[in-house]
Amino acid sequence: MSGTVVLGAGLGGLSFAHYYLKRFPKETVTILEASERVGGWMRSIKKNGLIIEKGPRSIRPRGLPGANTLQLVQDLALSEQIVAIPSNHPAALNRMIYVNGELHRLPNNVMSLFKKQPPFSQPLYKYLLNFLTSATKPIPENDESIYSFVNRKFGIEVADYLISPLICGICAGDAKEISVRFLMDSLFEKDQRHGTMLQAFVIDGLSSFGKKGEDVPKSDLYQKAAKEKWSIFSFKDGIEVLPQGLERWLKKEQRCSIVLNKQCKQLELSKNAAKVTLSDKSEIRAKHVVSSLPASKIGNLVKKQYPILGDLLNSIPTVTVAVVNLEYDKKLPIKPGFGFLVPPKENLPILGVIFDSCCFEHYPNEFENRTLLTVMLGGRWYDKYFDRSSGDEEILNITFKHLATILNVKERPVFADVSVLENCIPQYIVGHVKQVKEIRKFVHEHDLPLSLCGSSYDGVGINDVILSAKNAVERGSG
Ligand SMILES: Cc1cc2nc3c(=O)[nH]c(=O)nc-3n(C[C@H](O)[C@H](O)[C@H](O)COP(=O)(O)OP(=O)(O)OC[C@H]3O[C@@H](n4cnc5c(N)ncnc54)[C@H](O)[C@@H]3O)c2cc1C
Ligand SMILES: C=Cc1c2[nH]c(c1C)Cc1[nH]c(c(CCC(=O)O)c1C)Cc1[nH]c(c(C)c1CCC(=O)O)Cc1[nH]c(c(C)c1C=C)C2
Repeated sequence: MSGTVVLGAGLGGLSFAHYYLKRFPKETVTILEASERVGGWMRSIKKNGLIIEKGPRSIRPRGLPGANTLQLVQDLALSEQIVAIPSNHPAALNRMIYVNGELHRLPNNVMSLFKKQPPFSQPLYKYLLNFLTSATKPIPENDESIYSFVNRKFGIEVADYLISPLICGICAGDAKEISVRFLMDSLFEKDQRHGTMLQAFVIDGLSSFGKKGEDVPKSDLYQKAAKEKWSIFSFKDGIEVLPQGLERWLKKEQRCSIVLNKQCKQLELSKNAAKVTLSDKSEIRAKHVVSSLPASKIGNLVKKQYPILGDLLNSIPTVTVAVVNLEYDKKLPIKPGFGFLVPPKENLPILGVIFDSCCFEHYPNEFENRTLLTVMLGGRWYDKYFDRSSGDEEILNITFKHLATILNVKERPVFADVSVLENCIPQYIVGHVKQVKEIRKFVHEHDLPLSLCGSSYDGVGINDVILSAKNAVERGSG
């Protein structure tokens, strides 16, 4: 019988194995990965010295999850590989939205709260006043959409032009469906507990709005990030350096085997043991199984044996994003910044565009006169704008058409690459927190030898996924 079997060698599965082997020095782990490589959605392609990111590209160093990632990066001896964007860099300061045919910079400092900045019809401090003084309304089921909360507390313009594009830029989702608890858990709690936010400030105190008392691991790298005021960071050879660093660590450890091209096709769970059946019909018996797969995939694997658990897991939806990487052989006349987002109200297939060559200026000198862009399309609206059969050509033509309108970029790139990332980002829709609680309760009550980690449950970002793996090791099961 094998020890612990981890399904999936994306960031979640690799991180779980890392923390597990550190915590239990005598245990062994087998990681089963369906594809031919580790890293899941984290994929960086080197092309003539340029780094093309097919999925994620930046990590936030802040808060407990950020500090935990920095500790991991340091433990994996990857600190020297970091490229960081400081908070005064244009890529940290300039995030834009495309509204009514124009790009608008989002407010980025206190002073900008007092100026009227289009597309907003009044200075932002007026929305803040509304937030502080508007009376609360009891919300059934203790959850509502983030759009409805922000509309209620700040007003419709903040919901349409700030929150809706932000939700696109984090989970490619519709703010009208995503739970308020995804990003504004503590604000929502306060809103429900007090008559107004102003009362909450007075009664709870200002400090309770921050993350007070967090036990943050203060690694040397964390201190450096704080001193140098990093806004976000990546690695010289791209974000994939992180899963590759974990793979290297695990291989050195010798108590872990990573088996590629092995898809888990069937899973049988009993009280103290599990049977994993693979694509080649071979079987592995394990004392514990850890799933880092998207919830619906593990849902389908357990459905036959535990239909209730299968249904609960299957109710966490995902969306598909088309990622288009473009390289131009000149410096395009675009405003320096991280990029722009398109609010869903604009009814465009584009979710947002990242100005890569502005963000990470670590490319070799000969590429100084080049521009790299990443365009993300579809998300929650993928089926509205594309067919499942839409080919690269169609996606590229749509991309070119909109880049010409929005950025006035009419020339064709010297390199273009399209990837459709099927079901790549989970959607924390209204009721998500309750759903995850029910899932964990079911696993505990049935004493199943199963742990869940990855982006489907406690946060979709890189930091969240690493922390979810660490917490899963601590929890034991569920
Ligand atoms: C386009 C995009 C942009 C993003 N940008 C950012 C960003 O800038 N910053 C940030 O913090 N986060 C970002 N993210 C989020 C981040 O990439 C993810 O949260 C993280 O990579 C998810 O890791 P995971 O291990 O949970 O899942 P995955 O990466 O999906 O890993 C799951 C693994 O399981 C394997 N698998 C599936 N089925 C089976 C099976 N039956 N048997 C065995 N193996 C199986 C898969 O092949 C895969 O390797 C982005 C995500 C996307 C899609
Ligand atoms: C347009 C689509 C997307 C862009 N990035 C993502 C999508 C779906 C995915 C994504 N981006 C971030 C995260 C991690 C969140 C976290 O918890 O750390 C994920 C999963 C980071 C991020 N990107 C933007 C914001 C505001 C954030 C949150 C954290 C931060 O402040 O850095 C903005 C943004 N994302 C995209 C664009 C074009 C854009 C803004 C111009 C692309």
